[in-house]
Amino acid sequence: MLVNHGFITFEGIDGAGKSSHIEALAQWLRARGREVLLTREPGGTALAERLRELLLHQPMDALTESLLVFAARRDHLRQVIEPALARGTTVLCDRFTDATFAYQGGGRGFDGQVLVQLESWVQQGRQPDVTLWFDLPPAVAAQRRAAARAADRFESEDETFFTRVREGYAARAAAAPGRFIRIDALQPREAVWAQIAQSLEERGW
Ligand SMILES: Nc1ncnc2c1ncn2[C@@H]1O[C@H](COP(=O)(O)OP(=O)(O)O)[C@@H](O)[C@H]1O
Ligand SMILES: Cc1cn([C@H]2C[C@H](O)[C@@H](COP(=O)(O)OP(=O)(O)O)O2)c(=O)[nH]c1=O
Repeated sequence: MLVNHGFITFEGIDGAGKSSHIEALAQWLRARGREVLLTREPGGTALAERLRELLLHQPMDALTESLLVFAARRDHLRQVIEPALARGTTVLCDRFTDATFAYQGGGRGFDGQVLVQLESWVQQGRQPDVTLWFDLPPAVAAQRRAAARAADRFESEDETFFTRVREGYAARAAAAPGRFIRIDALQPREAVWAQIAQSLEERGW
């Protein structure tokens, strides 16, 4: 049997359908006897949730955005993610560093080399074991969002922004093909879930 560590991240442009599947995956893993922790970024600690509020609502430049998401991530890793992984708990995180490369790097056009430096300082080598990338065209995601909720500072961006974010995810996926699972998020919900479960089963989860 394959031995898996336990850090799974969910990624994709806003409205791709991540949030609709995180709880289902938690239940599926618990039914297989795992302890599971659900968390999110930016967020997951009291400090990081305060930084999230600023990030989602306060105007700022791309460097400030990048510093704040990594500050939130540092606190989250030290207080929540690393201790949980050390106890053998599986951590499901709604977004992680691929979002920074996609949104700040791709969307905002911020310097990827600086992001690589910040990633290395903050994470000390920690990477997700599996990343589920919910991929679909930005126009479809925008329709889903419009039907579902009011837009925050990122969700108010136009289609060209989300096209760059999507390209940012595609570049990260191409650079780490063993870690990424591309989910075809255009499919109906049941088919999306079936693809998630099948992909993880194939990898021995
Ligand atoms: N496969 C799907 N087909 C159609 N609509 C979907 C699908 N998955 C999710 N949705 C709907 O799209 C909207 C955005 O989904 P959500 O899970 O909040 O996306 P995200 O967390 O990626 O931003 C919600 O209204 C959700 O019910
Ligand atoms: C983690 C992270 C998120 N973000 C953005 C992407 C999202 O638009 C926003 C919040 O993510 P998310 O929790 O997915 O939003 P929602 O609760 O509305 O589904 O933060 C970044 O720009 N950089 C990052 O590093």
